[in-house]
Amino acid sequence: MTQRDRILGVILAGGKSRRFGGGDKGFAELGGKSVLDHVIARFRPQVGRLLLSINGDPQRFARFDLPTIADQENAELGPLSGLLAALDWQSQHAHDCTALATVSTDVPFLPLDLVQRLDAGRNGGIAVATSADQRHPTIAIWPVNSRAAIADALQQRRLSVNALTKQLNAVAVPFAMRDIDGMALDPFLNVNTPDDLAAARAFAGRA
Ligand SMILES: Nc1nc2c(ncn2[C@@H]2O[C@H](COP(=O)(O)OP(=O)(O)OP(=O)(O)O)[C@@H](O)[C@H]2O)c(=O)[nH]1
Repeated sequence: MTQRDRILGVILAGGKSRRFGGGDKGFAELGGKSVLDHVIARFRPQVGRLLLSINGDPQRFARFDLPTIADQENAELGPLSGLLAALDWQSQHAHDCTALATVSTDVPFLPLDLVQRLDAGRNGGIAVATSADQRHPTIAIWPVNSRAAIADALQQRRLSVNALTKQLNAVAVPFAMRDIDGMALDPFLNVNTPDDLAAARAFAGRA
């Protein structure tokens, strides 16, 4: 079993896309496919198994042909809720996995060495990706023994992923901007708004 096989990948896709203003940002069209298709294509080769973490009707995600895991409490508790459901799935179905790598649904240019670098940097604990001095707490790797801390945080309604990663002394792993035909691309450009989608389209097919 390789180190890659020991990592369960989780795409957090159960958000409400409020800033996107209707519809699901993961389904937005970018260069002929959806933003989520791009995320899957770049993330899938980096992990042993891949899950979609959702909070709603699984049929909407059927075309991606990936196992879907619903949040346990359907109470819009945010990404930690998806992470906890994925850890519980791991404990029942993927004992060989020692860590979960998470990405958000909206990062179509995520680095192809993301998981390998987060895993190498984490010193047995949690590692969080950063770019341009910004933390991206939903883009991270979590050892499976983080479950108790995540469950506690949720139970106490401490829902900030960023705060939890800081409390648990996560290592920040920096990723460089990329030069694409003279334009600087943040590898974690995330499609939160229609303007972000327009910015992403300038790189589609080139990054
Ligand atoms: N499983 C799960 N994922 C979530 C939940 N809330 C957010 N996410 C995902 O976590 C990632 C980061 O979420 P945000 O971009 O901050 O939130 P969002 O709800 O998607 O978007 P906004 O409504 O515009 O804030 C995204 O990929 C979301 O799909 C949730 O309650 N459950």
